[in-house]
Amino acid sequence: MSDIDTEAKVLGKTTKYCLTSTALIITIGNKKPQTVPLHNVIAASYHSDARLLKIAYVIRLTKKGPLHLVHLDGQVEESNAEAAGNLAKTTLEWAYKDVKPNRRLKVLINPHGGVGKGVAIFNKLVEPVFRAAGCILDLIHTTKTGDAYEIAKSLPLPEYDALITVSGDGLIHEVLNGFANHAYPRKALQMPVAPIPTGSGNGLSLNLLGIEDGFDVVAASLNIIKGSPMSVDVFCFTQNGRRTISFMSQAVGLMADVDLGTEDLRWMGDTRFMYGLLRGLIKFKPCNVQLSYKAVEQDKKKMFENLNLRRSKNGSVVPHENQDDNSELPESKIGLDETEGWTTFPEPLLYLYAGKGPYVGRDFMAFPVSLPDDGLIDIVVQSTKNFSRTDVLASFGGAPKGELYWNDSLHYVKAEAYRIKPLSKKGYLSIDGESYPFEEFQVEVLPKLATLLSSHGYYNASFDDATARKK
Ligand SMILES: Nc1ncnc2c1ncn2[C@@H]1O[C@H](COP(=O)(O)OP(=O)(O)OP(=O)(O)O)[C@@H](O)[C@H]1O
Repeated sequence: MSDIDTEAKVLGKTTKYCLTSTALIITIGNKKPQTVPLHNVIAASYHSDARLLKIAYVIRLTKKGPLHLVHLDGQVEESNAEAAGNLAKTTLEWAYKDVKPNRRLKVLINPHGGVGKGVAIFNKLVEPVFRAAGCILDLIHTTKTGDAYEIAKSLPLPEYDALITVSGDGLIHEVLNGFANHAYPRKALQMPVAPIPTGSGNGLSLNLLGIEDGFDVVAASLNIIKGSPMSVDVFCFTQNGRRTISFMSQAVGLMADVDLGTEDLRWMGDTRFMYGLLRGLIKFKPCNVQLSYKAVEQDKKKMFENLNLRRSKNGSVVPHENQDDNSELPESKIGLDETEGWTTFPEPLLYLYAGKGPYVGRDFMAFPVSLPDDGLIDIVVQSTKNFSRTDVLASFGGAPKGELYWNDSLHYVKAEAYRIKPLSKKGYLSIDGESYPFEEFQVEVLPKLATLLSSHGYYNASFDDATARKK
């Protein structure tokens, strides 16, 4: 591919455009050339009647700042008209090389997610990006808990390319459960889902976009426009004979108190989780439950090596697999009374955290070696044996980078399934951040059942050798 060039006047300044196979390089007047990766270009067109070259892209204005939408309209001289038309056409083609342009999006906005700014953020920062990219939007504001579930349950699947939530992880939980109860559940769960992070924790967004972009709503919009479908495992959570889909995490003990015990402090944003942790540590109460699991791997070094192996395999791209369209959801493979191959955890535990996707919040990479589709659930168990309040506080400094993983008192297990039996009446149980009865339950992995949009094809979290070398 050879480079394609043209020239136009932007606000009276001569502007040079050079299209390479990976980027559009734009030089306005005497300014430094700006390199816009083709992934960030969302629209390009040439309007011959007005001789206008229109380019839209998202770019950082400062090195670590958020992404911003830029519309660049250039007036083209007669002599450059053909080159400008050619540049616009080829830019658009290359910018959408692997994805369908003009996606049709069902967008669910929770006006009360996080600190309640979802609507304003969507109108100001997100909708203009979708419109610039020519997406076709069908917007709904949720009015109460359960709306998103009902909408997903009866979604006319052929009408949309993706379902978008403007909220936190709670809305995703509802959507996936709505899909699981759709007339065509497998097909519904193939509908790509992606979040615009306006909730408190925004764990899924952090996992898809990474720590730098996880709270950036324009980066999330770009992922929705350009991301590819990625199959992911989800979990079947069974309690009192009822099956629920969990996509991110289950927590009991300290970590559930941190999440659910701080609901009244939503105004704090995600600072409420740190506050909750400190409050929970003052009590430092073991959680009275019996935990058993069907383990597949418990060797931390091996799990870390597997993560690296996977990353090194051509960017760890996880292909999207089409499942049987009209079939039902898979049956549970693991009986509720099965005991063969199961282990009961022998020590008192401060908390159990189990799930998929490295981050559960900005301050906590709970499952650093999690893989989107290994068919396993990562279980973290913090024993209170030989572990004090001071140890928790000291170790939480490294929590955003997943450093807790290497603590000897932290048990890390990859399992096919696990079970919790409460031994007391009172306690919190958090499923994907939502409150569930503190009663006996079992969790089993349902491999590659759901579909997310990802620009990377893997979880974008760096759990690097630096933490391993400390060992
Ligand atoms: N209009 C509404 N009014 C009140 N609650 C709503 C409304 N729409 C949805 N909900 C409920 O709000 C709850 C919280 O939403 P969500 O989890 O998405 O945000 P969050 O809790 O702020 O974020 P996170 O889960 O990332 O911490 C969900 O249970 C959802 O069902």
